[in-house]
Amino acid sequence: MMETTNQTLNTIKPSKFIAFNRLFAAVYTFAVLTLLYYHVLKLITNSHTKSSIFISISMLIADLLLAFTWSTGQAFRMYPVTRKPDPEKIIETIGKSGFPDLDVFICTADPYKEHPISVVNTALSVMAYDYPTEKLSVYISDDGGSQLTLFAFMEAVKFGKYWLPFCRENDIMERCPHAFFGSNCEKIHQSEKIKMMYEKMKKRVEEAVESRKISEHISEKEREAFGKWSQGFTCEEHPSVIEVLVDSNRDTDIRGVAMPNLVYVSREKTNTSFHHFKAGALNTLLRVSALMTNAPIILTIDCDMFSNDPKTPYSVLCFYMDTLLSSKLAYIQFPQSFHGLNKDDIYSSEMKRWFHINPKGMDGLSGPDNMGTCCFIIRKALFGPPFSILQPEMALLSPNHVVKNLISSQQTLEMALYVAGSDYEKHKNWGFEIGFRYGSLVEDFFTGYRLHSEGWKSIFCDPERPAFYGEAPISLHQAVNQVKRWSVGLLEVAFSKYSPLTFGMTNLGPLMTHCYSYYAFSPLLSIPITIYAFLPQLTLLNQIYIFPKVSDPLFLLYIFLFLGAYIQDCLDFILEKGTITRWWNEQRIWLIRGLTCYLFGTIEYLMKQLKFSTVEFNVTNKISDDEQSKRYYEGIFEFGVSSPMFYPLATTSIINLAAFFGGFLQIIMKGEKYLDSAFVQTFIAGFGVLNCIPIYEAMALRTDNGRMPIKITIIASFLAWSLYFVTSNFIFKV
Ligand SMILES: O=c1ccn([C@@H]2O[C@H](COP(=O)(O)OP(=O)(O)O[C@H]3O[C@H](CO)[C@@H](O)[C@H](O)[C@H]3O)[C@@H](O)[C@H]2O)c(=O)[nH]1
Ligand SMILES: [Mn+2]
Repeated sequence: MMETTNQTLNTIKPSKFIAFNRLFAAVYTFAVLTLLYYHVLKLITNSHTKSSIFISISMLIADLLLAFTWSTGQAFRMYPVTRKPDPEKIIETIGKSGFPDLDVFICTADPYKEHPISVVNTALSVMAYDYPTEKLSVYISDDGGSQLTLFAFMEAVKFGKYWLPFCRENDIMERCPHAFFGSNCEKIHQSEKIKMMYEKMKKRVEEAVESRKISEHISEKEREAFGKWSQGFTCEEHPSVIEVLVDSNRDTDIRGVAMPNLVYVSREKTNTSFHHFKAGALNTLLRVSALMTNAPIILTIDCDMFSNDPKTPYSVLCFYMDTLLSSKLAYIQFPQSFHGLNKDDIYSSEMKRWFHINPKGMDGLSGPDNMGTCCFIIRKALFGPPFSILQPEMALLSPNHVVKNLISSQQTLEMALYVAGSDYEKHKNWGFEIGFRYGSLVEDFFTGYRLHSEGWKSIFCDPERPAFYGEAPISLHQAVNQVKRWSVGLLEVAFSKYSPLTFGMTNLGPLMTHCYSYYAFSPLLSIPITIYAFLPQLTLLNQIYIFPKVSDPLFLLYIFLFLGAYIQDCLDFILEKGTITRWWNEQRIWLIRGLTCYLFGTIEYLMKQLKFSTVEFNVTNKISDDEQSKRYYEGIFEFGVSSPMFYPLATTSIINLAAFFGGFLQIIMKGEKYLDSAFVQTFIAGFGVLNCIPIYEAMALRTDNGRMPIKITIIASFLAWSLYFVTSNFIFKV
């Protein structure tokens, strides 16, 4: 395939599988249509009893939704590309003096779920970027409004004065202290000394968090800053706090080199105004940074990630400086990569399809969706469409404004406090036409989608050495809780006035509409997965056969559809450096999500629509105990807590087991004729059983704290039995 080069700063290479993908999609579409035709025919001609109508309609709905997901998912396969920047060239082309300013936004929201020492590590890793320090600024948004976080940063600055020159002089790759000291670092000059300093800082921060009190040994100036935490200051209600911890015009490291700016921002919170979670926090930073530095490029990074390559901004500039791309370029997205996953990645936290495979598919169209973190956004893209930039209410906040005041001047600080006020956005465009968009718990996805709809493009950059690393949830409960929040957020987009099916269709090309629909409606997969997890099994137990016989030619259609989708999925995974075991775990987690977070996310979304409840951004807990970590590294599933989400999972595992053995026994007893009619259902139940092995272990074989709570096992057994009883006596008998 031909490679095209733009100013040699970057290359783009289409995938070798494009022709194959398209051909396969055409064949598979034909097969899907045949299946749907068969369902409709069966419903019209063969469904005479109430129970057969119920079964036929359920299967039709299930297969329609699967077909929808499959067909929208094909858009990612139509033109996948891989881009490669040439970071060395950027220095030759513009030199470091030509580098634009770079602002970094780091969000944190809760010092007890997001340990301040980790947030500090994130910040230090980017402050140590190989970038002209006077052009680099780091802004911390603390939605937890916590003294502990501010204290941690004060400590970090002192350590940073040693850490930054140490990294620079030794050309360290791992500039996140925690990652560096955890690696093989002894050979480097002075690393022992620096390590001791780091440990000391860490200890001070950890002691503060543990005792929920900051150390007595602080300077007068520091004490003054903490004075803002007066009586009545809570994380839900407090005035804005903004502290310029490092001003690069003033502060230097131990070698006398300027340090990057570091600004702590905790926006005002009141009970009377809605703060829009992370999107609101980012918009506050957007305004505060506009007053202080107003860099044209912004890196958004969550506090659970850190930089793994100090030269990442060079790659970004290879796209930003490319004149063929720059006029419509809204953001450059790097994948979220995770360290510390267990060998087989049991919860498929890697999210290979969402974070690595699909973005390449979108990159060949208008560009990847926004993942909220590891993303370099071009500031002006947040201010209206590419060729008609919207001016915000104050010229000072415009992306074109040139900053003249010093960042720690009184005037700047007063203005910054004002724009960080909780009422500031009232009757203004923020979150609607300007900035990160409100209205969805997945503000990243929604913002990216809106930018694409306005005509902006984005780029996916997935270098060999991951640019960022992050932490992934290490218990099943955390993992599904996170995706539950995403599910609510996605449905908020799917059924809003910005639905991809309506708004998207008119503003994006058909393929991009497919991609966004694939994500936005993905929680609805809970419907087919739930149907397939219960209906074939319950009917089998009642000796009702709902699939074609093995001797029927339609059986081959089922085989083709099942194997076709599964093998293609597996191939995608392997080609993206996956292993078979990890792929198997990914398909299992896909099924688990269908019965847990997709299902509960959909219910939660409906509850919110019906005004029975409101939805919250539940920050993922990033702290786990040692025992839990140990089990995780041994590859053992962690249940432990009695989450309502585990009920469907436990119930279906029991039903599948019963159905599989029921079917199997009957095949043995009744022989070939039975095999002919019951094979598909017995196979599905067997497939379910295979996927449920960790659940059986957790219910029956384990005694550790991570096992399935006994209460859930008992209630699920009862539920399974009731389902069988009700279906056999009432539903399938009519
Ligand atoms: O009111 C809030 C809630 C969250 N956050 C921050 O948002 C980030 C993401 O929260 P986390 O609990 O880690 O959620 P994840 O599900 O891991 O995050 C993914 O999903 C989010 C949308 O749901 C995106 O914003 C993230 O970028 C993306 O990594 C963290 O830095 C939080 O501190 C805030 O600043 N304010
Ligand atoms: Mn996170």
